[in-house]
Amino acid sequence: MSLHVIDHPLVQHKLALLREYGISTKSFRELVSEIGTLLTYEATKDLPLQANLIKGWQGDSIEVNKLQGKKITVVPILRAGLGMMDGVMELIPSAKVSVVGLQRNEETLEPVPYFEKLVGKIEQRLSLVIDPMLATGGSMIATIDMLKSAGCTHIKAIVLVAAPEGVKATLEAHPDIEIYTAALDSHLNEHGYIVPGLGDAGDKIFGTV
Ligand SMILES: O=P(O)(O)OC[C@H]1O[C@H](OP(=O)(O)OP(=O)(O)O)[C@H](O)[C@@H]1O
Ligand SMILES: O=c1cc[nH]c(=O)[nH]1
Ligand SMILES: [Mg+2]
Repeated sequence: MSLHVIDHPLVQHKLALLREYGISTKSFRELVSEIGTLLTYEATKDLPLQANLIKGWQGDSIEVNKLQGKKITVVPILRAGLGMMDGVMELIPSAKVSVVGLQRNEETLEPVPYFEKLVGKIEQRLSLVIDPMLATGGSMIATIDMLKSAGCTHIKAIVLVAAPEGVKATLEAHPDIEIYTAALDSHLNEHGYIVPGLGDAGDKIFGTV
């Protein structure tokens, strides 16, 4: 459906810190999680509410708005998506988790699937796919393919940094989804890395550089 670039000052400030040369594993992890929380706040803005009557502090019946109970599954793409998970779950702690494992072949840039464990009755849930990087879009498209094959019809992607090439490919393959990102960067380099980007997000989160 569309791309949402979240230009909230806190998001932009934290992203600026994340891009620093030589950032420590600890700081990188913390910032990825924090930005994950802020992007989740934006991505859940349109969750349906319903009016409820409750007993308020004076003992009177008052009308309040509560979430309608739309069920959510968070879908981290291994490995790097795990880095966002704590931050995302902070806002939606009762969400179920569906894990997808994909490793991009660094030569062909094709995603190679190695794990899939989705929650049951996924057709009743909103899927929030989380991954720090949307580069060629191959990993995101493959994940959405898996979710749709399992019956899911309502899918949003939350990424920290997106390349125009990946956004275009993802929205062409799946025009019904929404993408939330802290930044739409310039382009992909000859190795398929986002410029200016963050480098290899998985390696930075796990300290495997
Ligand atoms: O849009 P694409 O071109 O598919 O690239 C993006 C993917 O690449 C990275 O994962 P990677 O394959 O490096 O795995 P990792 O998380 O285990 O490091 C990143 O976390 C995305 O999943
Ligand atoms: O820039 C990129 C592209 C893919 N994966 C990453 O971790 N970084
Ligand atoms: Mg990686």
